[in-house]
Amino acid sequence: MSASKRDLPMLPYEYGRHRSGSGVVGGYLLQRATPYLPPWLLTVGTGILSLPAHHLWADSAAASAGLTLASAALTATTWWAGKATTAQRRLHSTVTVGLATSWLTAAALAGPATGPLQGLYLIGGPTLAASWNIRHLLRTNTDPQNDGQGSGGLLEKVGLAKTMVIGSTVAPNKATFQLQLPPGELTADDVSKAAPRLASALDVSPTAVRVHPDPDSHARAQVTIVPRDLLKNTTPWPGPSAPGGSIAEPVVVGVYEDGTEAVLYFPGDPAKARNAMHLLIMGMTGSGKSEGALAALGEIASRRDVVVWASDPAKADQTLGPLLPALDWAALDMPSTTAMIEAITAAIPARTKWLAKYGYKQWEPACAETQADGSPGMPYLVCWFEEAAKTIREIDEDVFTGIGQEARSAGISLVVSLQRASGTQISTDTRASLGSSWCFGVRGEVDAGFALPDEALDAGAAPHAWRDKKPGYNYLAANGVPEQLWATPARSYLTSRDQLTQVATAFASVRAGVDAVTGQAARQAAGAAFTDRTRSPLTPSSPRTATARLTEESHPVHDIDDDHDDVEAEEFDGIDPEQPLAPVRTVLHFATPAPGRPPRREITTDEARQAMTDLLDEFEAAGMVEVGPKDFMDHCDRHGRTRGWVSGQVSAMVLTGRLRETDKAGRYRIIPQNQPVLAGV
Ligand SMILES: Nc1ncnc2c1ncn2[C@@H]1O[C@H](COP(=O)(O)OP(=O)(O)OP(=O)(O)O)[C@@H](O)[C@H]1O
Repeated sequence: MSASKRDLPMLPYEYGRHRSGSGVVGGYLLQRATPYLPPWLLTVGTGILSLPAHHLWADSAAASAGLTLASAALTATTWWAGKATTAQRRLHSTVTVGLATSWLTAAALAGPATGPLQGLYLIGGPTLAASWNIRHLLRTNTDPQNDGQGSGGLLEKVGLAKTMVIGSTVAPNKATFQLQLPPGELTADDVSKAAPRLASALDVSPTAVRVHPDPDSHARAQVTIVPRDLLKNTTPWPGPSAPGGSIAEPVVVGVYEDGTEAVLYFPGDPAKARNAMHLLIMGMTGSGKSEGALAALGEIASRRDVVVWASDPAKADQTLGPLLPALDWAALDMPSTTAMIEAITAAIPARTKWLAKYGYKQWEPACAETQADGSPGMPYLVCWFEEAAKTIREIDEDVFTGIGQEARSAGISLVVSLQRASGTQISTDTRASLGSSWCFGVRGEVDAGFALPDEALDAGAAPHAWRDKKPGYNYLAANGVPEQLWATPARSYLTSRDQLTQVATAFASVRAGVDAVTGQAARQAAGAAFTDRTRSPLTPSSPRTATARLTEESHPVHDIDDDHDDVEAEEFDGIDPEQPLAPVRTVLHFATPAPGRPPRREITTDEARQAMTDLLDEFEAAGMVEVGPKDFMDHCDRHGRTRGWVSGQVSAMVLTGRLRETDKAGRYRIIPQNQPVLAGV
């Protein structure tokens, strides 16, 4: 009888289809008793066989020797043949054969009823038969963990015979099993191949079964089963995870099925051996790519040290709309997308040179701060290409290849979003340079292979099971995401237009503007397409002036306001405004202002900017040729701002052509005002 039949006994009603009354009960009992009958039949058969054997060989010396030899040979053969089975079964079989053949030899020579032989038969025969019945009974209902035959049943049915479950943990909606495969017969790859059959046998979705090979042994694997889909309910975006924080902190884009956060890491981190991320976003139409992108961009827009250049030549502002005010450059048609790519290509060497000059191996949050020599910092740059298939089609199939290969070392992350990353849509070189993938539902298994690495697919990732029926479901196989999670389904947050508008507005004063190095390179490469790039007005309540087209003058570099620069923002970290204030211990008395001296007035941001412009004019009129943030700080009573703010304004002056960088760090040459803006380039 096959193992599957043994483990799935037929139920009485199945017999009842063709029989009735006592026939049903009799048939059922016979069916249940059949596996237990063979030992009893053999016992009876041995007893019956002893009668003719005694009749033939009672007085034969030759038969005596022959029977004894046959008995020993049969016993030895049983022991030898039992090598492949468990020690317990081998011993049980050998003892049974040894006792049965010994009794038969003695009964044949002396007669079955002679001396103790009759008693031995009547007691020993049933005992041995019953011992085999007990064994069978225990094996059928055994705990798979302890069954030397492997867990049989289910595992055998899905093609993993002789596999043993050597450990398990069971949580309310998650069961994890450690499998020991028969060495030399099965590998962890076989478990991956069996995953769909396991899902079918357990009657769960294909994405509910995941396989993780043991990195130390190819004969071991872990199988995780999550029967209930906990991502069914849409999770609204809970808002920025690190408001005013650095882009180096995780960008939270959704949740995994166990409620933990699904995160992306943009800059690299040498301490964790993590590279800067280039990301491929893939999913069929309606799978939730754009919403996922908005969740990520909403997070990025709330960080202080990152600039976003985004392109969507296909849908213009349909997707990016609410976030436009938070983007330094939004290329919403093909010509400006082309210019953006040229600008990025030019910015890579300029940024890399800047990083090398200040001793950075790669971008880190300190790069965005004012440098030791007073030079303004350089924020991280995220270049986001929505509907990238159109860009590739209309510019060049390798348009992203060079950027992908070189941008990482320049503090730039490239994000390319398309529906199908097949060879006809994106070159293999570009695909290879985008190391991370964020895969939403896809049309078929082949498409899944375009987006996800083999490790994720082998572990059970099946985005084709979702297609566009489960929007927002995704797999993240990205830098910094542990490989164990690559095949774990996540669901991206769903953002509302209001939330995104609020983020774009509320963090306007925190967000960095493009730095002078990147800006200058972009201006050289893209000219007016960059300097006159379309910006979107903020809502009237926003701190920025609402103008449809901002020029460099009115959109200062490092526009880290204004009234709350990032240094000040950091000072509030860890302070809970709900907590009552600590009791007053010391009272400081300030001198009363001198009579007749007017109280100091807070100046507005526009006034502070004007003060900077006036100062530069004065420096120029006084014959100064070079200036730096330090010169402006010496007159801080005029603008009343911190060094970080002043550095940002100096960068803005570089970008507008009023100042030009020199070989000396933190020193800038004054360009006479009547010279054309681009003269200094
Ligand atoms: N995380 C999510 N949770 C719930 N619903 C979602 C989620 N993401 C997307 N959706 C729903 O799916 C719809 C389609 O999503 P989206 O526009 O992002 O798809 P897409 O992959 O960008 O499609 P296309 O390629 O056609 O632009 C959305 O309008 C929204 O209703």
